Amino acid sequence: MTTSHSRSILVLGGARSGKSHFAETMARDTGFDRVYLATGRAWDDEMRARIETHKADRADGGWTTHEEPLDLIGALRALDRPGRVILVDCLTLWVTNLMMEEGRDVDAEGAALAAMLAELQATVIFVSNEVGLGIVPENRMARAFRDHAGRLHQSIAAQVAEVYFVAAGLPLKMKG
Ligand SMILES: Nc1nc2c(ncn2[C@@H]2O[C@H](COP(=O)(O)OP(=O)(O)OP(=O)(O)O)[C@@H](O)[C@H]2O)c(=O)[nH]1
Repeated sequence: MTTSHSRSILVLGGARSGKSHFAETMARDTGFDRVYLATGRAWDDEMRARIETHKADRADGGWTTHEEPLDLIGALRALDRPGRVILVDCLTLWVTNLMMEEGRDVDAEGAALAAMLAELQATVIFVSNEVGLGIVPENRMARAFRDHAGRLHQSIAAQVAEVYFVAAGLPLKMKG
């Protein structure tokens, strides 16, 4: 039996799986006030260009954009209100950003994020990369990243009302 403690949603998928598009469509279909909460950082020109394209794509869609690479919990608290949908894109970039910081406990922050979801009045749609399906990486940091992401996904999945896995643009409902 599956349970949920919040109205939030988790959308998992690989790179270019169509997960962000699926999540954006779901957010639009709620009819709520829409906030896009980006965790990504423009670390090079290619990423900068990609972010600008995403911003342009959302420009006429009634989105408000916020950017927060580290304090995701604080940002969700600040943006929370009824009648609002907050699309968080994406959890794996948040994990990456936390790992790059000195002295952060990534698993503890992930558990805190999962634990606070039931307090929120907004609907939160989390997008995240399923990175655990390939061979075990040789690189130690890549293995740690994969482990943090996998644990975070389990914690969030346990709390949210719905979970989807998107592959080749097709969503598979896993919970809810
Ligand atoms: N800082 C910032 N980042 C953004 C913004 N819009 C999008 N992004 C980032 O761009 C990332 C998505 O980039 P892509 O690599 O194109 O998407 P993808 O996740 O590989 O592909 P899909 O599976 O199709 O979603 C998200 O994780 C966001 O963090 C923005 O306005 N500001």
